[in-house]
Amino acid sequence: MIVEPIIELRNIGKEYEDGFVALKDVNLEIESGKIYSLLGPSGSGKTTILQIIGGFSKPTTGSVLFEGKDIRSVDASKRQINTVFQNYGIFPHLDVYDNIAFGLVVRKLPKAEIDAAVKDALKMVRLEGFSDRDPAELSGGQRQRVAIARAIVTKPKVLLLDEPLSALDKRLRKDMQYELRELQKRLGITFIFVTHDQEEALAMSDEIFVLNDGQVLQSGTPVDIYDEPINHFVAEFIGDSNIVPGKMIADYQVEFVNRLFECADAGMRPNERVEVVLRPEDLDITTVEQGKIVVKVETQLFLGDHYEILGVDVDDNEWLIHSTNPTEEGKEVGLFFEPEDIHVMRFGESEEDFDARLEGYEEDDE
Ligand SMILES: Nc1ncnc2c1ncn2[C@@H]1O[C@H](COP(=O)(O)OP(=O)(O)OP(=O)(O)O)[C@@H](O)[C@H]1O
Repeated sequence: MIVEPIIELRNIGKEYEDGFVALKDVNLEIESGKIYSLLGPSGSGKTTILQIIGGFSKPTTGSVLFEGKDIRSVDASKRQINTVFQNYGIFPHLDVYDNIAFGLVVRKLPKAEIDAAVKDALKMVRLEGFSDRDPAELSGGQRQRVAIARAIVTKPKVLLLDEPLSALDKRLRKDMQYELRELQKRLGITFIFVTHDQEEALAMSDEIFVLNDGQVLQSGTPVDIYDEPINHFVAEFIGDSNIVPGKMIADYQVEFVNRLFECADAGMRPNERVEVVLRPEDLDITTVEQGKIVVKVETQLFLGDHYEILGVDVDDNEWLIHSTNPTEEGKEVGLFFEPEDIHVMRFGESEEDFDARLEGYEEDDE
């Protein structure tokens, strides 16, 4: 079944007045009813994309489609898209009720209708009983919920959230991640949120767009992006990783650290230079004899639920290992991993070519 996207950005470019190019040929499709995140380092263009979708900034090139229609000339207030801003934008002189009712009062809706909608929104964000509070009397998490209630009260089809959890402490952030996911499911509307926190993007999203330098480098489910990063930047930005240079000898055979390994990757030129990724949690510590790579343990940190171990091989490559069992600093140990734990990346491969190649050899398997 082909699902029509609710929002589509086609070939979006954005050049600011001072000549700075913030977005270069951004293409993305958003389906109805899912949570998406725009993930990337500071300055990568996340907020610019959100502003273009929300109608607060015009793209220099390309088109913005909402349910198939170009909305570039539609005013922000007329779009069925609302934004929860980073600073929440709550009016300090209005109580919770009036803050949430604001958008409906402006639209001059009947009082009874406003009342019902505000009560409904308060219930959705679990703030029943908070109507009369002043914003100053709310915690950070409650203030954020007021901002969300105000954004959903007009029943938009899409909610844009700019770093919605960045002002909260770590504990509350985790709670709110669960809450936001639940809320999105209850409402059934599309959420697009901006974050530079990769853990948050992995935990919350149905799909992630990874951005760098005004471009979408990769899009996909959290699992796809974690397991199959397209390039060095994505592999490093999402999760911890060991990345070493290698050579693809033939399909399913890769050479790195001067040894030949069986792997699960194919579709490259023989002897092509590649980069090899091994995630720290996929490396098991074993004896020197049984290890595929031998390292000397340099440091070991206990992080509560695992040990973070740094080992160095004979060629001076550093290997980060996550292990539930401790080892000893200074000791030589073996590292064991399975062929499918190895992920091979080509230099400069486009997302289309990467997807096509992956599909090619996944079909081979069947
Ligand atoms: N009005 C403007 N004029 C010129 N350059 C701008 C303007 N607004 C943003 N930029 C630049 O565009 C780039 C992208 O900015 P944007 O705010 O979209 O990034 P971001 O990924 O959201 O970053 P952050 O995580 O720091 O908020 C940045 O280099 C920024 O300095």
